Amino acid sequence: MSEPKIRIRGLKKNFAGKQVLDGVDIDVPARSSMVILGGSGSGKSVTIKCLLGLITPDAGTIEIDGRNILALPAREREAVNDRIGMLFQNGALFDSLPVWENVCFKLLAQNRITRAKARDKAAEVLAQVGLAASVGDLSPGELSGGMQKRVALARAIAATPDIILFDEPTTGLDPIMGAVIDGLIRDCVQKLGATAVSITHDMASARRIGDEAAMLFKGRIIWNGPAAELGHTGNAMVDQFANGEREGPIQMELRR
Ligand SMILES: Nc1ncnc2c1ncn2[C@@H]1O[C@H](COP(=O)(O)OP(=O)(O)OP(=O)(O)O)[C@@H](O)[C@H]1O
Repeated sequence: MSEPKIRIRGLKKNFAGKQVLDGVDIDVPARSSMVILGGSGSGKSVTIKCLLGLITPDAGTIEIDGRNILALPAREREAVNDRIGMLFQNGALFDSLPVWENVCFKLLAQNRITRAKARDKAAEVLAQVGLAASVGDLSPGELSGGMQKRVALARAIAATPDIILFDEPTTGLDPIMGAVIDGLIRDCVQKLGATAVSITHDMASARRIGDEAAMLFKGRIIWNGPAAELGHTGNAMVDQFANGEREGPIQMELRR
């Protein structure tokens, strides 16, 4: 088998005595889409933040193309990060900037494009996510939630990253817009040849976006397999979670 694009081994992170990640292992093949599932607070975002370098794990390795990025000098690590796009949960657009500057933010900040060319570039990327060039002149506050997600997606792909991370890409969207965003995520993998890692609570979306899925529970990956099998994997915990059943091996810790 060829080397995975991303190989995570033994990732651990403890916050104030709480072992959030307790030896996470994940392989993401190149040009494929992996969905990470897990209950609230199970460490999905922490895992993604470790990939982005926003959180430093206590132990473990994260290899991208065979190199452990946790051991790289800062400058090389930055170069790796330049190849990673991120779609944040709330979009995280800059309200003070027009959409075109948001879309080309990274390219402008790194002087990889002139301001004069950035408008055309933004129009080109906006078209990829189904938005008209005129949207580029609006401010993010003037857009609907679905349009903001598309703009955030355009920003994530503008610098043609090798890896794109999606944090709850369809949360807060109506089901049809959610399906549109899922389709755009699939396009990123198929047309741009990117490797995608997504976090989602939306099982329909997980099946659509993912080639594979992995489930985090108590700091470890307890199952990894085809996303299409979610709900009938044969793993009682994964199936309970995917089918949203109250009864099952996963007990909700509720204070009564
Ligand atoms: N910077 C931090 N400092 C302290 N604790 C943190 C920090 N980041 C995350 N945590 C804790 O780590 C745990 C996992 O958080 P994380 O955000 O990864 O959960 P999640 O699986 O993404 O949950 P959700 O689905 O609700 O977004 C939580 O208990 C959270 O409070």
